[in-house]
Amino acid sequence: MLEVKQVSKLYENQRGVHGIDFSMTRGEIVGFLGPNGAGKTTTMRMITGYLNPTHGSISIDGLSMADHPKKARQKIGYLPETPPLYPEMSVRSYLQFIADLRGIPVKEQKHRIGEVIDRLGLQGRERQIMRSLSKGYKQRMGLAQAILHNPDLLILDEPTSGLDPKQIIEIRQLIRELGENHTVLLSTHILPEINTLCNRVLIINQGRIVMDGHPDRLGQSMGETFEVSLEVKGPREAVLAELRSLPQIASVKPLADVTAAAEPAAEPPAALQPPPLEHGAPEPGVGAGAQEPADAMPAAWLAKPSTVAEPTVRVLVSATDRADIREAIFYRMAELRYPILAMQKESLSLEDIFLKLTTNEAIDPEASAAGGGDPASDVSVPGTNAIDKEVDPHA
Ligand SMILES: Nc1ncnc2c1ncn2[C@@H]1O[C@H](COP(=O)(O)OP(=O)(O)OP(=O)(O)O)[C@@H](O)[C@H]1O
Repeated sequence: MLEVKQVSKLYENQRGVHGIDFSMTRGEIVGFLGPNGAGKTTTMRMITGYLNPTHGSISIDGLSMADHPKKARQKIGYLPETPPLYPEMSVRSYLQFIADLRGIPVKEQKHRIGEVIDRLGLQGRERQIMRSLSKGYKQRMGLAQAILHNPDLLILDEPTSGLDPKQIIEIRQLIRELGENHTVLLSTHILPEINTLCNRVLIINQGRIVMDGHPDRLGQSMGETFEVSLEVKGPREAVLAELRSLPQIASVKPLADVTAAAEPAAEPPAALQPPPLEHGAPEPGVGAGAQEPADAMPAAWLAKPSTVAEPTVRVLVSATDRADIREAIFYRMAELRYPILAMQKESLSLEDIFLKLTTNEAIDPEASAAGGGDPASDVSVPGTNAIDKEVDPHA
């Protein structure tokens, strides 16, 4: 759908972006994330044909933006950071104007405008002068002008910036719906927006793409290990020793102090008493029983609360080889009747990753690439490209 190949932009003597290289397939909603001045708007303006690259090429659905700008632009809808509205026009007359501008055949215009008005919830406001629209409705108008000619690709520059929380929710919902039949590239400063809307994120910093992948899998590509934080009720040293003895455990680090020993627990009601052990059966957690799989554990034991007052042990457990150790921990603690009160897989948040990638004074691509050592991951940490020295004649 979109191919951006080794695109650079040099403004006079100032670097805009360098060696931007990515593609998008139909149906993707891609978040474009970067700090101020990273190059998001520059990239988006080049994709939409408003700015010529100094180097590299852009094509939309196989159409080169340099060779066929008019046809290529027809395939794009663009919502700039500030929607291009004429405040004195009414909603309908503005859309009529855009329809003419976009070359929508006259006989189709009425139907198309009606569709867009419905889609963006503008019914009843057709005659309203745009100056009097709220910021959220102005943003809807911006989206309306972007989709009126039914483009395949939508480029949205900070579509929720400056909106109140209710408007943000509404515009996000609209973008989600538009994503059902459009390919969308949207820039944002709002990290949760990426998690709620996008199935892929591109992070740009200092004019270069420094990360490309699924929002949930970026941590892996940065060498993140598999870690689980745990709260277990049981004797501290025994819990630590048992966890350390499990396979594929790299480390078990006690977290903040354990809680003081609890008051002796009341005897459980008779209904929850463990069933009498059969003659010769091992005590729970003792001998061969401790090694047996979960289906060897009587269900009533698992349901029964501990009768022994024990402290709560809080630990951070790391796995070797990014193994998912949660089930092994669960079954072992259950066998020993050390109740797990909480178990949480720890991972780098998008915010952690963003800060790691964008707060360095200068990016060391080799170091980043070395961190991104997961060949199975669909996340990539692009390397650098030669910086163009040419000055753009179109700048
Ligand atoms: N017309 C211009 N002339 C000269 N330099 C420019 C021009 N437009 C942008 N730049 C520079 O190019 C770099 C990238 O700017 P750009 O606006 O693309 O970043 P951005 O990621 O969109 O930032 P923001 O989030 O603040 O909008 C910045 O260093 C900026 O100063």
